[in-house]
Amino acid sequence: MSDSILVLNAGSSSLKFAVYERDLRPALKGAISGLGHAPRLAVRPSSWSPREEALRAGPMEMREAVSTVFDALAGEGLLAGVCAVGHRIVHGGARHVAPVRLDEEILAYLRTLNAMAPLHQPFNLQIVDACRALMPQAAQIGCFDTAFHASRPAIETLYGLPRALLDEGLVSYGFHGLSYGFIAHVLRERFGPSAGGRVVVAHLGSGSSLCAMREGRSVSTTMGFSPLDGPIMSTRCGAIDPGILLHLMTARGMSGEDMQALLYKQSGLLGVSGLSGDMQVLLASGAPHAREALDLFVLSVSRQIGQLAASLGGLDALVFTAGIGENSPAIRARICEAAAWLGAAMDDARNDAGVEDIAAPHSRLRLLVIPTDEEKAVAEGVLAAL
Ligand SMILES: Nc1ncnc2c1ncn2[C@@H]1O[C@H](COP(=O)(O)OP(=O)(O)O)[C@@H](O)[C@H]1O
Ligand SMILES: CC(=O)OP(=O)(O)O
Ligand SMILES: [Mg+2]
Repeated sequence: MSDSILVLNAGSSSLKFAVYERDLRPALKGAISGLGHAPRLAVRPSSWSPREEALRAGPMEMREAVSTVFDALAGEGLLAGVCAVGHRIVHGGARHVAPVRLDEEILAYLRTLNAMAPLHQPFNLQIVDACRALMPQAAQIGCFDTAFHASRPAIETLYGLPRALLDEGLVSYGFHGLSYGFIAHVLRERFGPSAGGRVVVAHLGSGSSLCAMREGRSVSTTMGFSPLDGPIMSTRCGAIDPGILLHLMTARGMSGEDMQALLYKQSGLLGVSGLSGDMQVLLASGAPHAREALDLFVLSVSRQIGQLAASLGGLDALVFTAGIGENSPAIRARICEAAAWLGAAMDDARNDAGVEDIAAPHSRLRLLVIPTDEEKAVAEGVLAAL
């Protein structure tokens, strides 16, 4: 296959990849998931049977995941024909709100954002470097998680900080925008230009965020300056009182490096449960702290739904997506139950059946499960940039 597009999407717990023909027909999709504890490789080629294998029992570094994926693709003869590589890059900063061909100057700017998304940005850029070395003939295109949120009203991006800091870029950027852009596209296909009206999309994965959309455009979102804000996540704390940070710095003398590790890697579901940041592990465990972590996850997502509904002045639909949103009927049921005050009424049988529309006939809200496809969104960005 020649003239194909390779897409690489390094998330906080996974490396997802896809190869597309120039007309965006997928030739192969795959992922290494569970990087933090039990990595598994799943590959779904279009023309032969899908396969899945456990790679090992312990954690896997992103660097090793990348070479495992390159080996798998080379083994299928899929690397030679790649004319462009599309990269999910989580932070585009103030400069990048559209897909762009990555050159030295742009990469140098993107590296300045590493500390604002330490679980993602350095790895996203490491992968760009690896691809440039391995496929010097291919164009490298960056597609940004932050871009979709550039349409928000300016007031939604502000924090209550001194103007000088806001002017320096200490504002909300928002993330998971490639996923939200894909979901907005599906909503337009289903409901026309209204895209379902006032919609909250809950992207619940290893990183979790929610986005309020009006007519398919971002109005408000729960991640902000960094991908730490919002509901509790796999290993990230979500929204916390900033007084806690002051306490850790002043009373405990904690270093910046230790605080970064605490907030990004040791908190969230992992921190509260003391067991795991993986939703499937927690759902299977009956341990009291695991149950409390799940309760806090549901509560923190539910609170954010209320906050986003306020930004929209009401709500017409709630959409679930990403690893947890797409695959856990139990978590969806609990979140819908908590959103009853907004008019949500779920149909249990439909929720368990894995269909798109999971609302009961009398539900005032549309309740939908829509699988996201960040790789497709990146591939479209590649075509736009080429
Ligand atoms: N069947 C399932 N039930 C509950 N949670 C699931 C299921 N499948 C995957 N998940 C959870 O989804 C999360 C990973 O989501 P994903 O969107 O793939 O992450 P990321 O892109 O951030 O690496 C993990 O917490 C995993 O346990
Ligand atoms: C931005 C972010 O948290 O991404 P992911 O959920 O893929 O880790
Ligand atoms: Mg992800």
